[in-house]
Amino acid sequence: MEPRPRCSPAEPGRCLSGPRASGPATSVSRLGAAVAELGSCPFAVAAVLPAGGCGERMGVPTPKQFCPVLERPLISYTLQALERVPWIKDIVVAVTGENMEAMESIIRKYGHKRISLAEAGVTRHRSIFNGLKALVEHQPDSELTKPEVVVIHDAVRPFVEEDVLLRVVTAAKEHGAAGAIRPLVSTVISPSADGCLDHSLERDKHRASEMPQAFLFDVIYEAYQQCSDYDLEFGTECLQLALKYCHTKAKLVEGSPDLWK
Ligand SMILES: Nc1ccn([C@@H]2O[C@H](COP(=O)(O)OP(=O)(O)OP(=O)(O)O)[C@@H](O)[C@H]2O)c(=O)n1
Ligand SMILES: O=P(O)(O)OC[C@@H](O)[C@@H](O)[C@@H](O)CO
Repeated sequence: MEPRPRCSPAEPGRCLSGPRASGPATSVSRLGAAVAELGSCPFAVAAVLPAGGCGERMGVPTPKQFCPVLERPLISYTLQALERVPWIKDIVVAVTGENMEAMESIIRKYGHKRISLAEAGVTRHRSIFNGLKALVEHQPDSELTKPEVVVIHDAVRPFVEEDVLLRVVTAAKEHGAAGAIRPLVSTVISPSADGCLDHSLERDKHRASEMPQAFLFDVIYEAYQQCSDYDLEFGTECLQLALKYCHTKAKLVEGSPDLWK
């Protein structure tokens, strides 16, 4: 096996060896290039931001999405990042009933536009499903319309750039689903019932699934409508729902290092 080229300290940048998803991090399709050039998209795009978490693993009283960063709630940065993208027509944020007023106050205080609110669910999948429903179950005073492509992005991931949104949206238009991925930093292992190592996965053959993801709306809405209660309760991967319930294999696109949550 060819020795892997190593990046020496004198050569900044990342090793380009190893399997890569489609295209380098900066490449977009011709459609993507046209959208970037025009600042408009030939098909309707909306975004759903699940923001109904309680920060259980983080273990702080304030849910992550509302934690202040430089005296401004984290979610406001995420909204700003999406609002910078002119071809995302509507942004639906799923928040719990108890956080609805706080969210409305943030929208007013920071002048966020194109934002609609939906009720979060007890799990992330249920929150996303509620956000999708808001785009098709028109309330009397709602101006929301069903998009052709919908972006799903965690509200707690503020550093999302137009480039990666463009790549997942144009890939989803072509393939039905698309998601950002990143190389694994740690090796993934599978423990046995007795708490010992059962086996480990080959790190180079696996990737971390990140956000944003994008879907043809009909694909992901159908997937959620078919979704089992078990998947709604315990699932963590929207791409898997598209595969399992709509036989749609997501296109994987390289994400940038700052897509963390
Ligand atoms: N019932 C839930 C649970 C999570 N989320 C959202 O899904 C995203 C990713 O979830 P996660 O990082 O797990 O958030 P929390 O569960 O809130 O935090 P923690 O990881 O600390 O448990 C977050 O934007 C979170 O607000 C949601 O909309 N509805
Ligand atoms: O389990 P959590 O709700 O924190 O994370 C949900 C998603 O962000 C996570 O599953 C990604 O890997 C994308 O699918």
